[in-house]
Amino acid sequence: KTTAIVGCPFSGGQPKAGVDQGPIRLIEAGIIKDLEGLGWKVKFDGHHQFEDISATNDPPIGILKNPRLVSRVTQSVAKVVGDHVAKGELPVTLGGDHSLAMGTISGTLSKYPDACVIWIDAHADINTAETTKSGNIHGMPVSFLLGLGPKVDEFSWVKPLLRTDRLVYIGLRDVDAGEKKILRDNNIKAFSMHEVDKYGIGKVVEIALDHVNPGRDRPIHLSFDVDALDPSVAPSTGTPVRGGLTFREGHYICEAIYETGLLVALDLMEVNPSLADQASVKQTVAVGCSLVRSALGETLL
Ligand SMILES: N[C@@H](CC/C=C/[B-](O)(O)O)C(=O)O
Ligand SMILES: [Mn+2]
Ligand SMILES: [Mn+2]
Ligand SMILES: [Mn+2]
Repeated sequence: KTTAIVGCPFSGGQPKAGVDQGPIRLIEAGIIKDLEGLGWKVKFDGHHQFEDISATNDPPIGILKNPRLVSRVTQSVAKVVGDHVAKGELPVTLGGDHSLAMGTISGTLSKYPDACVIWIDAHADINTAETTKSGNIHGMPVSFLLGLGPKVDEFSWVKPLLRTDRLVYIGLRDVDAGEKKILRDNNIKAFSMHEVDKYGIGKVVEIALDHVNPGRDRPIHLSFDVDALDPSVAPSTGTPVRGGLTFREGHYICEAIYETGLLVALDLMEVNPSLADQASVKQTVAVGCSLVRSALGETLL
C-alpha cells in the first residue's frame, strides 16, 4: 500500500501569513517515517510543489481575494491528487489553507465519482460568492464542489461532482447565517458540536457514515481542518473557535474512518506554525501528525 504526501505550501485562500509553512513543519516532525513505520510505502514530491504558480495581476473578483492564484493552485492540486488516486495511491494532502480542498476533492471525485466526503471542521466552508462576507476563499470550497451559488468564471474548471447527499460535516460551531441557509435548503447532513455532545463521537461517526455510506461500499475522502479541534488542542491555526473536539474525539474520527477500509484520500489543513508560541506550534504540528497516523492505521492496541 502506497501513500503520497502532497505538501501544499499555500496560504492564498485566507489572510494570515504562515499557513504555507504547515507542510514543511509536518514533514520535519517526521510524518514520512511515521507512515513508513505503519507499513506504508511513502512517496513525497518535495516541499516546493505549486510554489511556481503565480498570478501577477490578481485583483479581487467581487470581494473574492486572490481568485486567480487560488484557482490555478487548486486546479494543479486536483491534477496531482487525481493522478495519485488513479494510480491506487492514497494522497495525504498537507495544507496550507482549506481552499485547497477544491483541488483535492475534485481530484478524488474525478477518479471515484461515487466517493463520499467527510468534512471535519468548525466551519462549513460553503459560502458562495453571494454569501461570503470575508472574500476569503478558504470559506468557500464546498460551494464550488457542489456547484452552488453564482458562477465565477475563474473557477469554471471546478466541476460540480460532489452531491449534497454524499457530504457530511462533523465539528461545526461557527457557521455563517448564509451558510446555515444553504445547509438547510440543501438538506446537507451536519453534526455540530451540539450533536457530538448529545450522542457522543462514536454514534455521530456511525450515523454520519450511515448517511453518506450506508452500504460501507463507497470510497471516503476525509478532509480534516485542524480548527475542528478545540483551540486548547490545536492552537496554531488561523480561525480558532472555542468549544471544539477533544484530542480523542479528533483521533476517534480518524481511527473509525480507517477501520472502514474505505479511505482513499486525506487532507490535513490549516496548521499555521507562525501563530501562537513555539510550544503551541509544536503541539499543533504533533497533533496534525498524530491525526494522519490514526487515519492511516495507527491503533492504540
Ligand atoms: N465562514 C468564515 C470562516 C471561514 C473558515 C475557513 B476554514 O474552515 O477553512 O478555516 C468565512 O467565510 O470567512
Ligand atoms: Mn506525485
Ligand atoms: Mn476549513
Ligand atoms: Mn475551519
